[in-house]
Amino acid sequence: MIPVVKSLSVEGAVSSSADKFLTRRPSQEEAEAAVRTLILWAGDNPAREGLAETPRRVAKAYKEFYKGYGEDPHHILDRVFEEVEGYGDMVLVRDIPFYSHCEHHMVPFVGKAHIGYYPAKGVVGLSKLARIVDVYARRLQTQETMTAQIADMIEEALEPRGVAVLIEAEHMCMSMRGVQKQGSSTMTTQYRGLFRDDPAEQVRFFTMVKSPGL
Ligand SMILES: Nc1nc2c(ncn2[C@@H]2O[C@H](COP(=O)(O)OP(=O)(O)OP(=O)(O)O)[C@@H](O)[C@H]2O)c(=O)[nH]1
Ligand SMILES: [Zn+2]
Repeated sequence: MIPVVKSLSVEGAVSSSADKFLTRRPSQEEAEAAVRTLILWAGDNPAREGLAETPRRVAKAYKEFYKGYGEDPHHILDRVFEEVEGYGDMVLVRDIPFYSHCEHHMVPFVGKAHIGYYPAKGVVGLSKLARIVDVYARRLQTQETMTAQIADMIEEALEPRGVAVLIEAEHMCMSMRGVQKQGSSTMTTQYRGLFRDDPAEQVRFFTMVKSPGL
């Protein structure tokens, strides 16, 4: 089980897990001042007309980029539908788009997540799987961590017979800077339960993910 990410809520309350590194959430003014410092660092004048409002906009954008710290994935998955006429085959939601930021450079990585599970005690609303992806995507982490966190959360909340998560993404830190390899993609997988135990189930999952769409 991946440890819970240290977090602070978007609303301003500092969560208990954040206590170790933060006693007070920075104010809006402090966040804007930090953006002004970075503009100076980049080599521009934060006082010029075009940049004057930028620190406010950046702080606002950060609330959106990192709103996952203020969301509880347990709450999203707390509603299970049990009346499914005994449906027990794989449920697969594929091609869930996401935008995230790598924890190393705070630069976007963008891609798609695919989630499959074999229900045991019931199913969840399909949109909730996409919401789970967003909770973790809108935090700072690696793609591997995000993949494992999604699988862990679904396993914990639904206790399914198996969970499979596949994420494919392009990392801007590899394309727009650094090694500058545009178009390379990274695939990460996590298999739990019968997906982990039976390679044929992994093949079935992958075949369904990559089969022609609608
Ligand atoms: N495993 C993993 N690595 C990542 C992820 N996102 C970014 N990275 C890598 O994190 C590494 C950080 O390496 P460092 O050598 O500390 O940083 P750097 O000097 O900026 O590295 P370069 O990107 O090679 O210029 C780089 O190799 C990135 O490609 C991710 O989600 N998972
Ligand atoms: Zn990066």
